Amino acid sequence: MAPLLSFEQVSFIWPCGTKALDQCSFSIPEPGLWMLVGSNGSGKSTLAKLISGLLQPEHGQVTCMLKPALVFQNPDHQLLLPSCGSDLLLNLPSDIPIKQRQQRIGDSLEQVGLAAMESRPIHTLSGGQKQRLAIAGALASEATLLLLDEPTALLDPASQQRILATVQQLCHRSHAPLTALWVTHRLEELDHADGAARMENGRVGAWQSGHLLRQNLQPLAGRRG
Ligand SMILES: Nc1ncnc2c1ncn2[C@@H]1O[C@H](COP(=O)(O)OP(=O)(O)OP(=O)(O)O)[C@@H](O)[C@H]1O
Repeated sequence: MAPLLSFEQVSFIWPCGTKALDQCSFSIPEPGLWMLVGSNGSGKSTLAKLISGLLQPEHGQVTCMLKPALVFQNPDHQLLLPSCGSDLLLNLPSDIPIKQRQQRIGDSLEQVGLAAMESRPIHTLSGGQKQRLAIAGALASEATLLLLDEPTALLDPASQQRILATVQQLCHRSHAPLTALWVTHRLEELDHADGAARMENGRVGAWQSGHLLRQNLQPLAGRRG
């Protein structure tokens, strides 16, 4: 079966001349929670922008069979309207009949543990709730690929666990499981991945068990810290 997402020899150079991706090849074969870890500047965010279509590769081929949605490190950068419901309304595809809109918004909130919070002002949400609302926005938009760029970097451990559990549940549900590509610097998160890879110098390494990758990287992180 064709992979859901594939990069073939993809290179990308920023206008300033920095080569962010260098003949990068990898693929995601099936739905699940896939994690990428790598040092600052290794190209993770550039890769996410190429998948989402915000950037086009200089060379090589990006093939994506899924509908992507980005979830940023700081949800304040993507929640635009005053209430949870109005923000999700902005994410709905324009062809959804008016009668189904409230239902879709309610379903999206429920799937991230924010049921019945349509009228809650966004400024009253915790950081973790805001991040789950950003994920609800992706669901409302009918995205099938979540591109999560360090989604827990600003959260406390309890909120971090809640986001991990929410995304895992969405990726493992029996009907229409989602695919998530989760960028992290928090090595302990790798234990929750279905597959994990290291990004170095603009290239993605082979998928391996997240637990194993964490064990391999832990000594390096200790040495740096
Ligand atoms: N908008 C930009 N303009 C110019 N260079 C950029 C831009 N964004 C990223 N770069 C450069 O591209 C390289 C890869 O950056 P990128 O942000 O993709 O790495 P990253 O792995 O996501 O890093 P981090 O872990 O710090 O977020 C870096 O050298 C960076 O300075």
